[in-house]
Amino acid sequence: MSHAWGYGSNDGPEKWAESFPIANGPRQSPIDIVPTQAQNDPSLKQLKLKYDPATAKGILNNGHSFQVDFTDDDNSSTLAGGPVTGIYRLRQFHFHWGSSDDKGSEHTIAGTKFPCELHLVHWNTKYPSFGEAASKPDGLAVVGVFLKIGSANPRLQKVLDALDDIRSKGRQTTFTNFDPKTLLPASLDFWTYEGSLTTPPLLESVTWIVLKDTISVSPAQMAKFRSLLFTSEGEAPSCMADNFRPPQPLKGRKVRASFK
Ligand SMILES: CCOC(=O)CCc1ccc(S(N)(=O)=O)cc1
Ligand SMILES: [Zn+2]
Repeated sequence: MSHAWGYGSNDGPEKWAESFPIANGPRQSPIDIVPTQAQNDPSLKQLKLKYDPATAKGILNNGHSFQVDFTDDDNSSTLAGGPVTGIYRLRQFHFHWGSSDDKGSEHTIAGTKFPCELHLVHWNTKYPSFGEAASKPDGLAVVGVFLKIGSANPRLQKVLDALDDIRSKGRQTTFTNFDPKTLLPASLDFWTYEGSLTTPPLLESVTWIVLKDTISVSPAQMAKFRSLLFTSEGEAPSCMADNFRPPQPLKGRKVRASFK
């Protein structure tokens, strides 16, 4: 049975627990990160990100966001170090954003919301597939990057230019020769905590790695995100925006910092 979900008043985050009771679980995401309450952990290793541009495959409007998919049948694009043990393969990246610049991120920093948040999704190669890994407590690692309003970010432009071809739900097109490392800030300082997927099925399988530093995005570039549609061709159009889940209860979890 398909559990249709979205971000509206009838199918949004406040309703998800009806079909996905784990929505009220002990390690749900996102959270509000309070820097003064995060503890520096000197045992955290440096984040090691190795991405091969040739693994970029396509870009898809999935009706909730858009994602850039990567071939993940070998260790060409991986995450290691940081808070994780072993090697995690890059699967996809996507974004969450607001209908106005005062909201849009999923994680918040001491209550501060950003207009957009990038998620780079990786799965633990100790498991045979993404689907298998997604059901394990150490199965996924997602790097979160906040976008802050400022000058136009030229590194976003190739992604944003592709959106014209995937305006409606279900549209996809090829997207090749792209290095997601170009989307990252100079510093890889991070906060980390044990959490979940922020959309259904809300599986509690994610080690979150949220970068402290932001990347820039211009108001015009934000308008491009908002040019997408939640809806398929032929349906009454609904602008894709406010596709973020609000922060969830910490329930005793510790947030660690890789920096002082
Ligand atoms: C097992 C099937 O599960 C999926 O397809 C999950 C896809 C999915 C990947 C990442 C995220 S996020 N926003 O937490 O980075 C949410 C959902
Ligand atoms: Zn996400």
